[in-house]
Formats: sequence, C-alpha cells, structure tokens
Amino acid sequence: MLRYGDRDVVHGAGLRLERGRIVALVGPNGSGKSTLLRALARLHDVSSGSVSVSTDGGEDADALLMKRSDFARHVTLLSQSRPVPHGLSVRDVVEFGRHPYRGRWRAADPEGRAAVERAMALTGITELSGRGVHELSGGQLQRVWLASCLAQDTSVLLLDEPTNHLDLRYKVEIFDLVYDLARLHGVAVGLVLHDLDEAAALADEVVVLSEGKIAAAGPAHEVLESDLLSRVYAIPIVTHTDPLTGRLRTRAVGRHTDRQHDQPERTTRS
Ligand SMILES: Nc1ncnc2c1ncn2[C@@H]1O[C@H](COP(=O)(O)OP(=O)(O)OP(=O)(O)O)[C@@H](O)[C@H]1O
Repeated sequence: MLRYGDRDVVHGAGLRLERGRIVALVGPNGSGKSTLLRALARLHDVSSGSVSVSTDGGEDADALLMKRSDFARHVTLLSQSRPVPHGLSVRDVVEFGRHPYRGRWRAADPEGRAAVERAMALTGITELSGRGVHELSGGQLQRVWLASCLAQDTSVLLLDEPTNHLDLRYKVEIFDLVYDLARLHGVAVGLVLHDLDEAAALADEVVVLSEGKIAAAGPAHEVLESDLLSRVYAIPIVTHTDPLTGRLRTRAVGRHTDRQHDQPERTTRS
C-alpha cells in the first residue's frame, strides 16, 4: 500500500522485475505508476508490503533494510522530473551515478572512469561532456540523466517515461538501448510508458494500472485488448494486429480524430 498523507494511491499492486526482461507499466494519468516506481526505488514510503532485491549471491534481501549505498548498487530510477543543477558539467552529473561506489571519502573507484565514458557513449552525449547542464535542451538533459543512471551500473533499471522530450531518433535509440541492456546485459527493466504501441513493441510484460490497482498483467497481445483499455481509459479504444508486421496497434477513438480529412467540395461547371 502506498499513500500520500491519508490517501491510498496504490493498493495491492505487486511488480516482479527479472533479469533480462522488460516490464512496462501503463495506465491513465494519476493511476499510480510513478508512485509505484518510486516505491521500488525507495523514494516513496511503503505503508504496507515489501520490496525485495536479489543479491549477487542469488538470495532475496529486504530492500527496505539495505544500506543506502548497497541498494544504490542494485537499483536506479530515472524519474520524470529532476532538478537542473546549476554550475555542473554534463560529466559531473554522469559521474554522480558512481556515488554508491565511492563512499564517503571519495574512495577509489577503479571502474568509474570507464563506466562514465560508456554511459555517455551509449546515450550519445560524449560531445556534450564539458557543457554546463543548465544550458542543455530538454532532450539533451534527459539523456544526461539517463547516462547518470547507466553509470550506476545496476542490475535493476527503473525508467519513468524515459523518452519524454526526445526527438524521433533518440526515442528509437533509447528503446534499442533499453532492449540491449535487458537482453545482452541481463538488466531487469521496469518502465512507465504512455504509448501503448511502444509498450507492446518493447516489453515482455505489460502491467495496466488503474486507480492504484493492477487491472491486467501479461504479454501485450493478451493484455492490451479493446474492452479492458476502453474501460480503464474511459474512452473507446480499438486495437488490431498489423498483419504484415505482427505489431499491435491501439487507437483511441475521439469525436474528431476518427473521421476522414475534410475534402474540399468539388463543383462541376457545365
Ligand atoms: N506529491 C503528492 N502529494 C499528494 N498526492 C500526490 C502526489 N504525487 C502524486 N499524487 C497523487 O497520487 C496519485 C498517483 O499519482 P502518480 O503520479 O503516481 O500517477 P501516474 O500514474 O504516474 O500519473 P501520470 O501518468 O500523470 O504521470 C494521483 O492521484 C496523484 O494526484
């Protein structure tokens, strides 16, 4: 159970993230997606329930009891809105991702430099490394924060709407990167997405959250079906599978968005 004050906003919603798999959380605005992700990252108090993490020895540990730096070696979250730190360079912010490995007295972090360079290369920001973060565009800044998470080198990666502000190229590249991190590097990924087609294309499992509860969970083609989505989003939603690509497509039917483009009236002259 997750609360703000005395208001319950997430109830009985369990999420299991496994190495090598991608789970997409979808659902209407205010359904509790970000709160649930933040709770998994220990950034929101869990009123009742638990969060556990598989340790390197393969044992399940109570994440809520772990030392902060130990937990930060396992789990990282790219949250929706992060402050823009003034006076810091891109490299400074990416290096911040190494904090769990440095300890209090900035102890040696032999793998740090390589991890930072790799994270910047993967997110395409190497050329920005000397720039001040306050002078970046929204999309550039989003990639810097993602690089900072990647530099943290965790086995669980939580992403809250990671492609916000990104142009088409970086959107596709971030999805490719997330896929590679899961499949090639065995990272467990949990991400919030609003675009159901993107969730279907990327995720092994889609979890639909509605008013703080899980309305459905499973493979996209089982979960993302018209009746359930129309009920959850309170608008008619049609789904179909593209016969050529096999990809699932969803479309909300609006009063104006479902008609043909107006054609200018043709007049014939005799
Ligand atoms: N800081 C806060 N204080 C009080 N209530 C909050 C706070 N943040 C979120 N809420 C409430 O908790 C509920 C869940 O919010 P949450 O941000 O988790 O939803 P969401 O599914 O991520 O929404 P969105 O798709 O709009 O990002 C909403 O009713 C919201 O109004």
